[in-house]
Amino acid sequence: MTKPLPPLFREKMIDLLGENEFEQFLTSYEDPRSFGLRVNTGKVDRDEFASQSPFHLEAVTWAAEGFYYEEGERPGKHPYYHAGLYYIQEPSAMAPVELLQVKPGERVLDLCAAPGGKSTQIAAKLQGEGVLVVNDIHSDRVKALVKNLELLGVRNAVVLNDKPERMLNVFGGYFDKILIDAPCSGEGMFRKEEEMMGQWERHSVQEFAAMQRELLAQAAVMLAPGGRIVYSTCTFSPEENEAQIAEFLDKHSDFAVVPIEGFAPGRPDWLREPWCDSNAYSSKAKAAVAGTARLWPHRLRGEGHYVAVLGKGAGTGASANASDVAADFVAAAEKRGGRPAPRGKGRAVAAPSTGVSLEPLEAFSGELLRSEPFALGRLVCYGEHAYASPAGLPELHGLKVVRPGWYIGALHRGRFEPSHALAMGLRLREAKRALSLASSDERALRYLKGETLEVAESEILRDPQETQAAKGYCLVCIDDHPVGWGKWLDGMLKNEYPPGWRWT
Ligand SMILES: C[S@@+](CC[C@H](N)C(=O)[O-])C[C@H]1O[C@@H](n2cnc3c(N)ncnc32)[C@H](O)[C@@H]1O
Repeated sequence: MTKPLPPLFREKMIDLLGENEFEQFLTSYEDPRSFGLRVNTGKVDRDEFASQSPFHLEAVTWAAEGFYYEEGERPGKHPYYHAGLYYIQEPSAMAPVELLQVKPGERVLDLCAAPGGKSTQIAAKLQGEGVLVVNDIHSDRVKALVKNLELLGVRNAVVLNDKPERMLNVFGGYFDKILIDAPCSGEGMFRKEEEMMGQWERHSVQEFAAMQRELLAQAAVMLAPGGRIVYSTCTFSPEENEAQIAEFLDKHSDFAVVPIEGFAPGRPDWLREPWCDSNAYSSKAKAAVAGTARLWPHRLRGEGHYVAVLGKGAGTGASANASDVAADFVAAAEKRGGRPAPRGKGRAVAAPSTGVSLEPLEAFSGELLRSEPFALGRLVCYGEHAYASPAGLPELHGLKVVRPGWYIGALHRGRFEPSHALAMGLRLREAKRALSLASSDERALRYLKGETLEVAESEILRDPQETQAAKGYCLVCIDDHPVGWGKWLDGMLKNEYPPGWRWT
């Protein structure tokens, strides 16, 4: 690290850890950082990838699909990155989703999702089944979220860009699992991103604590009985960690901490002055936070994280039920001058368009696809854009919807233009017309750079059952993994790889 730690942060950590452990903690800032990637098991088998990987991989013990790679290797500069076979992710950041224990078919919310590291991890766990709703309040960050979901070929995600309080009436009691990867003071990121230190000085821990308190209460409203919330931060301060959980438990008697094993425990003893008000929490809640977890950079190979798992009992506890709490939020929003849209009313940002003929899409699908992979969801059109919305999704009236599902393509003047997201979400076996280039073929890189390629007709893979021409759209793959579209005609492949995605 080139910069010194902020003096106030240093003093606080000495007070919390004590001189001896603080020395070990401080030494970790001189250690080399760990580099991680997570295999996208939505596209490729973990062991198959590990055995054929061009990188030197070592398993991350707490994440089934996580690996360390070596410093100097550049997984972001490989065709497999463009095929969405993995996501580059700091190893300790892989823990929260593991602890969420997502199963295929569940309804999952990632409330603070951008840029999508954990959303794509959840998506891989869902294996295309169930509903994934991802949200982030900052529209500029949502762009990266959408891109990462597309890159990793996620088919069942709905992307929102809204205030969580506006989601409560639509999603009250809807989700089986909710991840709150909360905005925080980022103390655990000082080694990885030194500029976070400057931000720490500007933003107060208390400011983040207030946001986190709201997010936890809002998530509680949207969770189904028997469901699970995972709350995580990448900071050390007890105000943003144990204090949030203890306060939440005292206000929500139908929730309990599900103890986490395998990491250092949460610190009930840090719920004290001068950081926290030691009288503010019940002794039961204080004791419970020992079951939460702290990932320390001096105790494992990763940066700093905090994780708590909260289970919602199916019982009729003394705490307010979902609709009572939702009503509280409506009242609070009214006081602040805003009101969440009532269920089933209000204006959708883009209303599903009527009267758009789906014929060109059906023709494309008949010509190019072996089955209709999007037929499982509900095909909806917003303007000229067609999406496959996951089945079982409530009406999203009044919410700021960025993607109501998997973006299939545009219906434009009687023609259908397939989206890049469609190509990335398909498998080679689902396409009736494709080109699969070996990663060692120099044309693979030229395709990713946006160049037109010379491709012989015999290289276009076609359905042996069909007598279909080679001419037209084909799914371009690298080592059999889709990377985009091309249009073949007379020995040339016109490149449809989007400019913003190109290899530079
Ligand atoms: C720690 S980051 C999330 C990182 C992400 N989970 C990942 O793994 O890539 C926290 C995010 O919360 C978002 N955020 C801040 N306040 C929010 C709020 N009130 N509601 C929803 N998102 C919020 C920020 O824009 C930021 O993207």
